Amino acid sequence: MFDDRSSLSRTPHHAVALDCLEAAIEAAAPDRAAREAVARDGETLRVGDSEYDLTAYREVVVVGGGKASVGVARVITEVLDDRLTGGVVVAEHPDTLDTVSVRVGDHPVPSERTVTATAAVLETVRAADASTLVLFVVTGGASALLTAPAGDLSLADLRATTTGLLESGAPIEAVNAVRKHLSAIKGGQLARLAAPATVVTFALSDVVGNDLSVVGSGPTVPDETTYADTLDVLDRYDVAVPAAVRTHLEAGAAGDVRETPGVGDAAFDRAETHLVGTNSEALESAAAAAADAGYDPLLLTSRLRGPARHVGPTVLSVAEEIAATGNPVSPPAVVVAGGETTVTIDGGGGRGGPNQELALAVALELDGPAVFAAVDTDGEDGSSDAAGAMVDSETVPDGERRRANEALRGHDAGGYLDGVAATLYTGPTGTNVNDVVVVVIPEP
Ligand SMILES: O=C(O)[C@H](O)CO
Repeated sequence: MFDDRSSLSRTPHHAVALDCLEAAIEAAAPDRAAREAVARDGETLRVGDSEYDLTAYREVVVVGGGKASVGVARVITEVLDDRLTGGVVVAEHPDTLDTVSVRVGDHPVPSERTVTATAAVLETVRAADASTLVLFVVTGGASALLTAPAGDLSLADLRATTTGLLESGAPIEAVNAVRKHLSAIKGGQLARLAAPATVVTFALSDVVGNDLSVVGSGPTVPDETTYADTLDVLDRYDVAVPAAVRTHLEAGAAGDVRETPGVGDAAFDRAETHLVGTNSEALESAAAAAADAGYDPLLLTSRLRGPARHVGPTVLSVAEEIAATGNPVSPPAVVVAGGETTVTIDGGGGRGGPNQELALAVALELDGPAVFAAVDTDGEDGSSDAAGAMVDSETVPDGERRRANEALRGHDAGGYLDGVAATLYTGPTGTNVNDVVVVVIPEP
């Protein structure tokens, strides 16, 4: 899985770290997750605990978007091959599916082709009526890959706002509150457009805590955020936006633009959402891989969040406690954690992403035989093409501390870590359930 640009596994402990990460990413494969959630028995479609009578529908379409949308959609097309009448999903890379067209968009900042691809999704949804079953796939990255500017807003307005939000360090809930209110598809609006069709959503979550209204900005899920909230977000995180964006949000807050549909709105009368894959499942597989290798696993949390450079040393402190006291697990042990940390670009800005920043912050403090690795399960950490990094006590030798510190401060963790062969590369993995961190703690 890790290609030859990745740091080589130097000791059995490095090899265990890589095995755990690999197990996590494999468990999160969208087709694997979807296969567990979807089944067909004649004219009955089963998704999780729900059943849908296919004879009730004349048309069955698949629409959606996100980095892992094709993997989920593929399973649906296989299960419903004789019943599907069409559909469109928007992904980051070209691919093909039977009956459903795969359009390519851009992430994390939307582009012209993203808007064109999303228009095809909207066209399919607008054509739906009460006799249509709309199977909607949403996975991480959908907020960028499904882009339809609201009202008179332009793509340039959305691009500038997206960049400002992503660099502000605001949590994804706040980022998506704003994106929902600048969009004609997010925040439940796709369900509103599809009504009275039945809408069944398949969500693969890359959001800490799996709030379905946040995953891909919840196009088919009730939205409890408001225009007024979005103005608070811009103020709190000091995000500068184009004048047209502020005007639109202020008009919404004044009640002059229709609010996104919330809980109880008729848009959701015939909409159901199923969570088909999560970060926790990936972490459980990583922990199982550690146990198979003879290490005592500690699945710490699937809710890591906060600034990457602070979170890394906090996870390390748990590993230090284990090494020193055997509490709460005895070495050899592996700490497994997941979630999504943030980087606030406050000047500087080189190569890297949260996982590389987290790993470099750890490397600066790591003293002892532990091995620490962190990756984004989609294979693309932040805006870099590395998945993450694996570090140990030799990653930052004494003579290099100043250079490593400067790289961390200047958001060039990738630059430093690449130079010492500590970055990990997988290429795009086709899935996206957030970040996974492992710390291997050898026997004393
Ligand atoms: O697309 C998005 O909004 C993020 O990946 C969270 O799902």
